[in-house]
Amino acid sequence: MRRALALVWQSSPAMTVVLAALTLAAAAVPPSVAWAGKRIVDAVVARSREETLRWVGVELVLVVLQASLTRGLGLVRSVLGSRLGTDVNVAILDRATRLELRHFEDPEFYDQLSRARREASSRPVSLVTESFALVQNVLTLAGYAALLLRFSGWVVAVLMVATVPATIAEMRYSKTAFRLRNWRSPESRRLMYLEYVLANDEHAKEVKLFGLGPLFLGRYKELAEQFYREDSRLAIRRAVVTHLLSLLATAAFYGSYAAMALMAAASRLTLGSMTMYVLAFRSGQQAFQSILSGIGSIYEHNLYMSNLFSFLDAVPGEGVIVTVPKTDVMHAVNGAPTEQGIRLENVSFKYPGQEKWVLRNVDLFIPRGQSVALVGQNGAGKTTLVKLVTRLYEPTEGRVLLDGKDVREWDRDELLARFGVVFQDFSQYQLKFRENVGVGSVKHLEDAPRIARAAERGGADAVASGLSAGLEAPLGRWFQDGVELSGGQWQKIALARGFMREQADILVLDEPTAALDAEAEHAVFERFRHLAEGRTTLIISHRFPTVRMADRILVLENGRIAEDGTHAALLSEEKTYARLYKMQAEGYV
Ligand SMILES: Nc1ncnc2c1ncn2[C@@H]1O[C@H](COP(=O)(O)OP(=O)(O)OP(=O)(O)O)[C@@H](O)[C@H]1O
Repeated sequence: MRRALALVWQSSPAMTVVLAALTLAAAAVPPSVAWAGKRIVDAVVARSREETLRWVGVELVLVVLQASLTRGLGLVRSVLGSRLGTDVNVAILDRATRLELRHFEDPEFYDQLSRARREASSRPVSLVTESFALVQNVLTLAGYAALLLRFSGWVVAVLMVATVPATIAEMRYSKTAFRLRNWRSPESRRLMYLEYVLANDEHAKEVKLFGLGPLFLGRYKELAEQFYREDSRLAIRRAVVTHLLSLLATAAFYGSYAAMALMAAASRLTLGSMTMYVLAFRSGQQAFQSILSGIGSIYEHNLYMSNLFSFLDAVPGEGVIVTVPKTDVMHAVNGAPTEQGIRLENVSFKYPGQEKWVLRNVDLFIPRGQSVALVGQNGAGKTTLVKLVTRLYEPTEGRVLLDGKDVREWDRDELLARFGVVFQDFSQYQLKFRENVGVGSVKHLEDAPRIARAAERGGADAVASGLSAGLEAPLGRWFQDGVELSGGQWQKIALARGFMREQADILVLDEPTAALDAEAEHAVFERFRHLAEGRTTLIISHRFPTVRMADRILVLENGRIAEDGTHAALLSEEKTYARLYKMQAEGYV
């Protein structure tokens, strides 16, 4: 609760103060209206024209004031609400950008992220406005109680006690609803996924051609129906129980009403006082009910906020998580790094939560400037090796060094500046052509000559000149006037993106040419060869004309490096490489 208030305060101290001031003012008005009402009735009974008019005037002023305060409160709440909603969303997305890749692949963590995001914009705001409303109701109730105490302390006690059972029930149901939603967050994610597949351009082609609509829609309906059943069952139980319990409060009201009316009938109470007490009791009871249900919702909001806070706490605030043992750090500080290149030292790796070793005891040194091709069957671990070298993942055992220093000790930005990487599953951003290339080096997003150079190197310049808006063309179909490109054209853009990092001395291409036609592939490699001079290159490819150009070829098999040598050397060894090469060569003939 304190953290939620701190969030609000940080969002806008000024609006928080205004909200508090308006709340206090608004709390004092209703009991004053009740008091004015009493004075009117008493004046009418006393047949005093002047008094009556005066008190009607007072009540009018109070009512106008109340309306203005209520309007002002609503305004501040909604403006503060949007401010806070934005701030919290930004905080969550900011953390998301600092997450490690493994977080996105960990379902439990992903659930936490989805839960935090789902409630992010509404809960903190509701929490705070309800807290203020709570304070307002407490003050209003205190005003009514002060009026009622003049009648009887017992009435005040009855007013409060009769509302308690319904509220306790309400709170218990809030907790059940919260638990229900938390428990089923994996299923909620599945539901969101099905929605995404059915309503997204990315999958539209396959969904249509394979006729997947009814299948996925059926699964969606099944899950949604299950949610509906659970929700409605809970809603009905909640409504029935709280309604029955709230009848207690109604009974208490009419009991007190009868007592007051009887006293007025016996002339022990003026008509004005009776009106005031009845109004005070009824409104006080409403205020009390609001207080209790307010506590219920604040409690519920807090439960949801705990999701948000546990997500915010789980993600490192700044920089990266360094998990290097102390001794290694010492070694790095004392021993000056001498070697230049990438070294894998007895590296073994399995993905978090998985049993299977993807890489096992890999020892490898790639000296600076060498061009290396990685070959292996699908799933052999080639991309995984790249992920380890670029520190997207850390080895389960062993270590990866760049220029003699453990990659975990490198400053992340410095490390990443050394690499130009193009993955096979590169991203297609719904941005302008120019930006799609420029994001390869964000610093140079506005550097037109550099973008033009990169586009030319990746072969994307010809794609751009084929579009009427050229480099300014918006790509993708999400937004207006967007142009959709072919797979190969997108791949050229991805390559160009990799070439944006002109200062990078290690180029990694993970099947960068799979979607290119033969001529384009040849052109890319000619340029690549020229560019790669003096740089370390790591190419993953299933195409042997590409592979054979490398200085050194590594064959990955069963998580180990099975063969290591030049094209000629591996051919003469007559093992896997030679076999695969011949197979492809025959295919080409
Ligand atoms: N994020 C992941 N979580 C769990 N397992 C994964 C993950 N990514 C890959 N794997 C597994 O690790 C193994 C190696 O995958 P990797 O992508 O490194 O293979 P690859 O050699 O690049 O294959 P391809 O030639 O098909 O691209 C595979 O068996 C795959 O199932």
